[in-house]
Amino acid sequence: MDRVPAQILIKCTNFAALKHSKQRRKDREQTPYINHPIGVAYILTEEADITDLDVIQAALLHDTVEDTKTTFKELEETFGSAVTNIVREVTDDKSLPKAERKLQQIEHAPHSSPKAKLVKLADKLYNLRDLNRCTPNGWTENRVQEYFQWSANVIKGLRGTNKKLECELDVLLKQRGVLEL
Ligand SMILES: Nc1nc2c(ncn2[C@@H]2O[C@H](COP(=O)(O)OP(=O)(O)O)[C@@H](OP(=O)(O)OP(=O)(O)O)[C@H]2O)c(=O)[nH]1
Ligand SMILES: [Mn+2]
Repeated sequence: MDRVPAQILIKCTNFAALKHSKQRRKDREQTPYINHPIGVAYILTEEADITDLDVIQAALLHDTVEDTKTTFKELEETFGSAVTNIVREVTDDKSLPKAERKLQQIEHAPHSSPKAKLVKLADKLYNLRDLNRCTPNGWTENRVQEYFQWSANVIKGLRGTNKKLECELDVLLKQRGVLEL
């Protein structure tokens, strides 16, 4: 039987909520982690006017493999290959050292599909806004500034995808005096 968008999206939201249920954000209030994937999807629908269901599903699921025990096989079986391939594109290889992972994001960004670029742009926008809202536990001001600088270098490779998201990111980068290298 054909499923309507409301069913498809609630299935993703519920899956992500269960997978992230024990995780919290790194802020002082220990915000539930699920606020982040839902917020990334919300940026796409409310700010970027995205209606593509694969993109919205991928946004809801985008940190499940990277940050929980979820496997790509599980995503494939539950949500199909179109959604899974977007999540695959935005998932860091956690077996690599952190510096290498961060460098790979900069290198991979320009070669990503337009759908993956949308999720990546919204992810960065959410995280940069979150850094302005509250400094994560244990982060120095210098680490925050470095995250902005690194993000700018990733965003450079994502441009030409969505005007609204890129303008919102530009405002934040400008406030921090960050330039794209
Ligand atoms: N700003 C902010 N970020 C938080 C918070 N709690 C958790 N995060 C997550 O931390 C990641 C950024 O922290 P890092 O130390 O640079 O990366 P790491 O978790 O991969 O080691 C982001 O992961 P990500 O979404 O996978 O994105 P990214 O790794 O591509 O940046 C972000 O979602 C918080 O309170 N504020
Ligand atoms: Mn994320």
